Amino acid sequence: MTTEIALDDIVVEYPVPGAKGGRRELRRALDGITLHIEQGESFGLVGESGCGKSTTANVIIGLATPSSGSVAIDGEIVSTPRRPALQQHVQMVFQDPASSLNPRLRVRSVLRELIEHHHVASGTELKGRLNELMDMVGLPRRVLDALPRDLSGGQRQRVAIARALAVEPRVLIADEAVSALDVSAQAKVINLLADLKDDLGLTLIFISHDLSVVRALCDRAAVMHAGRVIEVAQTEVLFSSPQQEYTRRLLRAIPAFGSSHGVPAAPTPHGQQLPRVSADRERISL
Ligand SMILES: Nc1ncnc2c1ncn2[C@@H]1O[C@H](COP(=O)(O)OP(=O)(O)OP(=O)(O)O)[C@@H](O)[C@H]1O
Repeated sequence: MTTEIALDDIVVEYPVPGAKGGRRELRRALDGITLHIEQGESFGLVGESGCGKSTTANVIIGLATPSSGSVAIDGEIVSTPRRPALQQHVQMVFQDPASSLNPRLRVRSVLRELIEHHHVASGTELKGRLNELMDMVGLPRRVLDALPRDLSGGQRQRVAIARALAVEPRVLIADEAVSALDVSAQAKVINLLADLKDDLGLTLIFISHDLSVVRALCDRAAVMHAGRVIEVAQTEVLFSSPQQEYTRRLLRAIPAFGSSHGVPAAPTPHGQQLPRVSADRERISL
């Protein structure tokens, strides 16, 4: 296996707002994390709010600059700001498509601007690429002429995924990308991400506070706590025999887990089950 993303001993610090006496005080959002993510795997990042999941994603795409440690993408040590080819290499889908899409731009314009900016396609090729993107994310081609407000939450998130794919990335980071959706749209978008990962050979980094969703989608997962990675394992192993007390506590917080860990499928917050999306293309249906 080839390592796609290597984070080594990464520290990210932010100033503490309103520190006493006007002194510049720093708080560590990431406190020396090391993570190696392999090409083509789906990797989950889980942990409670504020543990550093989004900061980790921001380090990978170059939106946060570590004060120490190294970041390598596809074997190349990188710095911020990223050069365009590396920006293209790693793309991100955010939690709230309503705020990440410009309300005044039709889907066609959003995608066209990006494709042209990154010189992915032009002229007649461009039209074909736009249609292909709609097909890839399971949207009718007429959605190209829609404004974000014309679309449902699930459709908007598919547009956000199309936007990320428009520049032909190798790595897709989904940061709480299904958290804002209702449970049926969640399942559909999770299935879509699993299909796209397989069909395009993407590396998928899936960030969620919802362990059941990570279990459904990811081959391996890391548990984060207070800016540190405390456990990394195959997802099934993490669920069946967690090594750290903190991981056990997180698992116990999922109602169906109770005090045992060998549970076949964990419930969503809505009480429904998310079975695992496996390599043999088992489907989530709700
Ligand atoms: N731009 C920033 N400026 C100052 N502090 C920040 C900034 N971004 C994150 N933090 C702090 O860093 C810590 C980690 O935040 P981060 O958003 O990475 O956590 P998270 O696990 O993604 O949380 P959530 O699930 O709520 O999004 C938190 O204490 C947060 O307040």
